[in-house]
Amino acid sequence: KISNRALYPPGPPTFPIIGNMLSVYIDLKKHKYHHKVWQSWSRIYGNILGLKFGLIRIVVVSGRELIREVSTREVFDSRPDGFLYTMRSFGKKLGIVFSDGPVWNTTRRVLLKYLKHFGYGTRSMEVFIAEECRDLVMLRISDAGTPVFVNQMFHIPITNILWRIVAGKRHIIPDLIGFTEIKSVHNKLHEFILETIKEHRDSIDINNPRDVIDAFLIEMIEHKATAITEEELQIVCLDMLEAGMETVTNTAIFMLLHLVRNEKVQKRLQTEIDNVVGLSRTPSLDDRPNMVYTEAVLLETLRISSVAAVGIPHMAREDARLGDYLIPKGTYILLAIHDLHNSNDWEDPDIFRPERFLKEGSLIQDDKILAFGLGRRRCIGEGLAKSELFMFMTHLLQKFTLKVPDGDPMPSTDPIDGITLSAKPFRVIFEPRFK
Ligand code: HEM
Repeated sequence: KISNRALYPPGPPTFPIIGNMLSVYIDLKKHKYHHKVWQSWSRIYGNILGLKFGLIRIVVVSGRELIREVSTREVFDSRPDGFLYTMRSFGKKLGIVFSDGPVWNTTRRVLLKYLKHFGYGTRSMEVFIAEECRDLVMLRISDAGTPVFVNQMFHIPITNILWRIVAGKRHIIPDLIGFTEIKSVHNKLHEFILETIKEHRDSIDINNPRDVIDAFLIEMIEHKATAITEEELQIVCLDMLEAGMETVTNTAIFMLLHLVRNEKVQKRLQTEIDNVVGLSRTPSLDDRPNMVYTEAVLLETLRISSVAAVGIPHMAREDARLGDYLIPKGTYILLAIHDLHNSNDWEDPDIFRPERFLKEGSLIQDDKILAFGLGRRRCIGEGLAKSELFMFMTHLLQKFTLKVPDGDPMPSTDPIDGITLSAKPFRVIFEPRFK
């Protein structure tokens, strides 16, 4: 039972109806990014920051212990049910990312089971990624030595990999990539997914699931009672594409950005590739344990450019107590992940320094990095994301040195604000290392 005396957490003064909207508007001009506004307010009002926007309550929690607590308590594992979150799923809570309760339990279980047995760590996953790496390298060979805008370069490979895992095929309609927030595109994507599910139904072998769609169809056939519907499966497919696309693309672009800005880091990464892999073959996932510097570059990128700056909103499913405060049922909860990774608890937080994750030549598996969240809602794509990032970077850096074109400014580490943070457009020259 929650004591009647516990109060909603403190935050900036609110106005009737609009709540904190005006303050956000004003402070965004100063801080430029939403997550920085929350950060500045948390410094004033505390690690449990209470905000109101019309009827919606939003609490922002900061610091490792509180983020851990919210992520692991069942009462906080729901997702918001506002219109913005459900309009992409027929006005209902479906799929995995924005569903909760029994629906979410089932979709998450089926997905994790499939990915564990048939996805991560299997050869086929590595083969998918390696094929995309080969094409990426070929493309860069074709324009080697000339400046290219890189911000879109991972969209197609990443979508291809995801669609292979979900639907067994490589090519999704290219026009649809990267524009899923537009309604007409969304409708087309829905139709396309529905069509793909139909094809799977017609050719399924229940003893040999080929992909995520098969895994769900088999679950539907074997456990009629679990109430997975076709609509549900449609949204699971959409979720996989949307959750696995921008996050990895944006992180990969930031990684290029940090490498091009930090010549010494790039050199050290190339030296590691040369020593461990050499030139006679391409890098593989088996090399990962021997390439601690590459892993450290990856961790440092996830730290300094945390693209999911406040995670995906959680929601309190009942009134609950957090610290000294009352979190009313239905409150949205944001996790200050970017802030955690860039606070003054880190030495020189603004400096890109992979060495901070190394000690006497070994990797410090720093559990201070919570880029994928933790607990009940933890990202299911972490293994895939890290494999992709490792493979993209090692394949490219084995063959090329990245340079800023003469006359172009050094690319800025300041992100573009959005659902996920992304890098501003910049150009790179891929200079072949060996003629
Ligand atoms: C660098 C890449 C990625 C980052 C930084 C990232 C980060 C996150 C974060 C912070 C969450 C929310 C955790 C929470 O609610 O507490 C999440 C959830 C999720 N991610 Fe990722 N993610 C990445 C890549 C991927 C990929 C490649 C996939 C697809 C295979 C994926 C699929 C999902 C799904 C389905 C969820 C929802 C899980 C649930 O609500 O139960 N993510 N991710």
